[in-house]
Amino acid sequence: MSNVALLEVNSLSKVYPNGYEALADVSFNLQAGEFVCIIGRSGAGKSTLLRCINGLISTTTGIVRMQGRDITSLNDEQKLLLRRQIGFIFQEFNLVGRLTALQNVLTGRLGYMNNLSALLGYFNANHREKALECLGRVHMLQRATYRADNLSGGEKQRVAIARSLAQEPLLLLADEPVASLDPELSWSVMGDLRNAAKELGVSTLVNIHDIETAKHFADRIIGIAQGRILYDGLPGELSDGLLQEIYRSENPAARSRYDENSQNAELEA
Ligand SMILES: Nc1ncnc2c1ncn2[C@@H]1O[C@H](COP(=O)(O)OP(=O)(O)OP(=O)(O)O)[C@@H](O)[C@H]1O
Repeated sequence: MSNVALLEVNSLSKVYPNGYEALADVSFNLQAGEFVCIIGRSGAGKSTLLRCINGLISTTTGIVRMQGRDITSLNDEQKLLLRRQIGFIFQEFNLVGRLTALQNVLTGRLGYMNNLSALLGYFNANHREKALECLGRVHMLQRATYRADNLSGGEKQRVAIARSLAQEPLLLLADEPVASLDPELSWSVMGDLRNAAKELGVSTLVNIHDIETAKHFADRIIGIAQGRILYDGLPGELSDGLLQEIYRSENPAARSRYDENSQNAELEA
């Protein structure tokens, strides 16, 4: 078992019902504990990929395996279990505004509860302890009793990260988790996400627009253009030429928080 990748995506393709091919022959592995960023221009297929992996949408062809098990053809009960094993972090946080930060994080424990407890919203001491521990990992303990709709954007995303961690997932998928935040905040939230994932050994895939952020935090970068992987390797080996291909017809410098006019000007397509 030790040599089996945590996630294996093999020749995955996705054709939407209108005939549009959003992913074509996508293959890559994710090892246990890896933190990988997926970059690509808008419409490249990044969200489609994450949604295929967690079963939110069906795949057209190809295989996705988690710990060696094909997860593209599960029955409903198996799908529910899979959802518990995969945490999903959205750009717009998806918190319940009228609940406190702690109550939002506790919803990450629902997959571990029987139907009656879940229905009654009865979270035992173990669940509460786990939720508080997760809030602590993202430095949000002092906001545990605040209503979610009173939190700032960065705080909301930290709570959403804590909620995903409370699931005790094997895999975390984050779709543009810092796109709504200003640059300073986005680095500190990405730092918290990476630290928590590394401390807990949770493999993580992050869709992200900003190249500098991706390079700074990723163990590995996957570059996607028009539904195909153009790069899968170390951040330091991602050349300007490849970036230009990945962001073809879009200036990659515009995706960076630095060098907007100068250093990367030659990359303009
Ligand atoms: N339900 C759908 N039906 C048809 N086409 C779709 C559907 N959902 C997405 N697409 C198309 O598939 C392509 C990939 O979309 P996707 O959202 O995966 O891209 P993305 O890289 O995540 O972009 P962004 O960063 O803007 O979210 C786009 O051209 C999009 O218009």
